[in-house]
Amino acid sequence: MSEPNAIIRIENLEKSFITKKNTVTALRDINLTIREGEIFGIIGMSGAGKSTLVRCINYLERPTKGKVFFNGLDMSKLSRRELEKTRQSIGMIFQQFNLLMQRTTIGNICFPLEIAGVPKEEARKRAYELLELVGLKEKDKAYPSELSGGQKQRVAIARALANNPKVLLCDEATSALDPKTTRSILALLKDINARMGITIVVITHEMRVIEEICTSVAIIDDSRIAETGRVDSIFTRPQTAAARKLVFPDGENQAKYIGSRCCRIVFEGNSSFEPVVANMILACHAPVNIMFADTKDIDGKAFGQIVVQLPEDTLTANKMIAYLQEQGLTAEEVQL
Ligand SMILES: Nc1ncnc2c1ncn2[C@@H]1O[C@H](COP(=O)(O)OP(=O)(O)OP(=O)(O)O)[C@@H](O)[C@H]1O
Repeated sequence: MSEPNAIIRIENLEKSFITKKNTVTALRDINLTIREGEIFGIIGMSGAGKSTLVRCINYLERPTKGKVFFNGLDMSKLSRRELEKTRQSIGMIFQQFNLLMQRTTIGNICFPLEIAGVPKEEARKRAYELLELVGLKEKDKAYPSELSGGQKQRVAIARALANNPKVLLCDEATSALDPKTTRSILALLKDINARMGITIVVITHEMRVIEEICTSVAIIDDSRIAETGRVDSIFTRPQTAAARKLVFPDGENQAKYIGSRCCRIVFEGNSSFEPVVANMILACHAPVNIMFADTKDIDGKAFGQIVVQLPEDTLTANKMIAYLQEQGLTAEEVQL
């Protein structure tokens, strides 16, 4: 099967800001490909450059160097009018929702349609369809001040979808929401992606958001892309310090086990944790200590890792590693 087309391609992008005091380089040598229909995550700590990257994707910021291609079009070559048209294909939602407080729910969703010149009745009809899609039909006449955070974000999603965008950019869209509301908004985004085929770009500082809905992820660290790939492989085999910090946020707690001969076992959705460890103990006739365990659900599959302290006896320890590898698991000796 051929790979889907690249809807967003970023080549050698750099963005610097000239301030009164100095020049701040917010992004350096960024190369990224986001494919049509995927849910792509961009994760990084505060100040890493995420928001600047999003603003470069829709050309609210012009890159200092490098290029952004949207659906094959070089954004730097577009006239102002063409750029405005292209931006209609890129919806956006924000942490603070950015709704118009003087307009009702329906008024907010109609707003981008009015700007695009859609006749009033047609705009209202489309707005009601979108309101139904986000599950808020009964709140059509409510003002933003009468809505909860989750409801406001649903209205913002409906508004962002009004002009049938190809891509939806979500900049920390769940950061102001509690965990339960976050899950429901992420489920809605996943549903929109599946039903409408819209490419979704999720910008966040939270790994759990990435795990919950993204297929691919780029880790941005100190203005650069540290690592990029499928979420499951980055989660199971992080290559860089930046990725490890996000995947093992409690890394420092493991330090006390330094010096033990330990083995890291990775679960990749094809085996479950308990029978594997129990069977290994039975097969090798020796107990192990579980030093660290972390299992997660990524895209409906169980993923996780455990770190066990192996027996002192070298032969038994080697036998255990061999046993795990025979089961098709990634099992490697680690220094904690
Ligand atoms: N307009 C600007 N002028 C000067 N510096 C800027 C400007 N916008 C961003 N920066 C700087 O660029 C760097 C990256 O900022 P950016 O907002 O993109 O990070 P972020 O990862 O989105 O952070 P956060 O999660 O805290 O919002 C920071 O050092 C920031 O101070």
